[in-house]
Amino acid sequence: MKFISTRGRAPSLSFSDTVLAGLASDGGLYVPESLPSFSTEEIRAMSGLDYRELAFRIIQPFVGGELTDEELRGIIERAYRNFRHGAIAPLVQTGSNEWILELFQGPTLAFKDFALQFLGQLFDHLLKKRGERVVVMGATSGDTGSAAIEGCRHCDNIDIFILHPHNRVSDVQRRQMTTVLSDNVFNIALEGNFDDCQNMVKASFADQSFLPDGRRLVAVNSINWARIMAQIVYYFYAAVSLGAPERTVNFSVPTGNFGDIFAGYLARQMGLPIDQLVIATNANDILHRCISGNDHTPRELVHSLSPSMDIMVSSNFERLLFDLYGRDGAVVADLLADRSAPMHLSQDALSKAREVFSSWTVDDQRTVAVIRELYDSCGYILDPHTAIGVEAARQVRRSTVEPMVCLSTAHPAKFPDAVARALPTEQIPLPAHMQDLFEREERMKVLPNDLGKVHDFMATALGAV
Ligand SMILES: Cc1ncc(COP(=O)(O)O)c(C=O)c1O
Ligand SMILES: N[C@@H](CCOP(=O)(O)O)C(=O)O
Repeated sequence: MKFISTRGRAPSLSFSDTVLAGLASDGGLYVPESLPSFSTEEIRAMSGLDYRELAFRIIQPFVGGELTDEELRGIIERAYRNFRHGAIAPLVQTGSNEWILELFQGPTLAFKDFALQFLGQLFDHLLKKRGERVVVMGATSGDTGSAAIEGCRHCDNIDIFILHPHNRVSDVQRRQMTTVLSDNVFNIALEGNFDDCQNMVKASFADQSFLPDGRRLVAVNSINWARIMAQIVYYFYAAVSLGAPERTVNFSVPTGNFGDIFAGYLARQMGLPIDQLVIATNANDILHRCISGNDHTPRELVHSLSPSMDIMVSSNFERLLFDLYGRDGAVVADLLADRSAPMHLSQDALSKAREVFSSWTVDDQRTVAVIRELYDSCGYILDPHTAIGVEAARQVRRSTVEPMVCLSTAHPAKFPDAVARALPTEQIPLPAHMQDLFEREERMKVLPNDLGKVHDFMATALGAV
C-alpha cells in the first residue's frame, strides 16, 4: 500500500517510510492511496473477537506486506499488555442506548495509549531493523506527551522531545511527563499555548538542519498516519459489540486535533455502519462553527476546564478536507495556505461533511453540570472531556433506537480540579502504578516561544547523549 500527501506534491511513501516521517515534504499529511474495506460478512465475523485479534485484522491490510503477520501480532500483543482491563476498551451503559467507551485503561489514562503504545513498539521494531537512531518530537496539550513518552522511553534508538504549554496542563498530566527521568526523554514547557507548540513542531519538520549527525525527526502527534490507523480499531470493536453490522451505531467524540473522530470517519469508509459522528468541542469551537455555520475563523485560544482540547488549529481536519474536495491536493494546499485566515467550505463540501458529522459546543459551566448530572443519575464519574462528548450526543443525536457511543478519552483522576467543581466530596484515586506521582522528582526545561531557542536546547541535549 502507498501513502500520498494531502497537498499532492510530495512523493508517495511505503507504510514504514510513512510511519517514520512526519509531515510530507509539501507540508501535507499522509493518507493511504486507497482504503481497505470490509464486507458485511467480514464485519459479522469480528463479533466476539479479542481486541488484539481485531486490531490485527484492521491494521494488517495497511501494512502491505512490510511486516510479517507474526511481527505485527507481536507488536500488537506488546502494545496492549499493560492495559488494566481485560476488554482493553470496555463499554459501560449510562442511559437509554447511550454507552461510554472507556479508552482510559492504558498506562497513562487517556485514549492516546491505544495508538502510542502501538507506535512505540512499531518504532522499536522498524528502527532496529534499519539500524537507525531518530529524534521524536511532539507537541501536547497534556495527554499525547505522557503517552508518547511511555510508548518510547524504552526504545534504544529514540531520543524524545515533548513540548507542552507551560502552566496550561493539569498537575497530573505534567507530572506524568516530567517525572520520567530517562536519559532519552526531554520535556520542554513552552511559554505559549498548544497551537504554538504544534506550530513549532511543524516548523522543525520543515527544516531539520538544526539536528546533529544527520539525524531526522519522527512524529508522534496524529499527523503520523499510524496514530489514526490504530484508533480505527476501537470503533469496530465498540460497534460489533453493540450489534454491527446488523445495527447502525453512532459515536460522539470530544474533539481537538480531529484525529480521533477522523479515525471514526475512516471506520465508516471501511464499511462499518455508522450513521452519525458527533464533533463535541469546548469553548474553542472552531470545528463546531465550521460544521454548523460554515465559519472556520480562528479566534484567540481560551483556557478551559478541558485543557487537552484547547486547540484552534486542528491538524487532521486537513485529511477530511482532502476527501471532501475529491482528493485534490492543490485545492487543499490553497485552502490551507494561511491557517490564521477565515475559511469557508464550498456548499458541496459542507453537505458531504454534514451527511456524517454533527456538532455541538459545551462551555465550562455546562461541563461541570453534566459531570454532576450523570453522577446523580447513575453514579458514573466522567472526566471533563468525556462530559463534553456526552452532552453533545444528548443535544444532537438523530436516533434513540441506534446506540450512541460516547468516547471516554481520559480518566477523571487526570483532572481532579475540574471534577471537584462538580463533585466536591468525591475522591478519585490514581491507579496503583501512579500512587506516588506527587512524590516523584520532576525534570523539564521552561523555554520562551522562540524556535531558535528550542532548537539550541535540542541540539545541545542531543550532542550530550
Ligand atoms: C482527553 C482528550 N480528549 C479529547 C482530545 C481530542 O482528541 P483529538 O485531538 O484527536 O480530536 C484530546 C487530545 O487530543 C484529549 O487528550
Ligand atoms: N490533545 C492532544 C493534542 C495533540 O493531539 P495529537 O492527537 O495530534 O497528538 C494532547 O493531549 O496532547
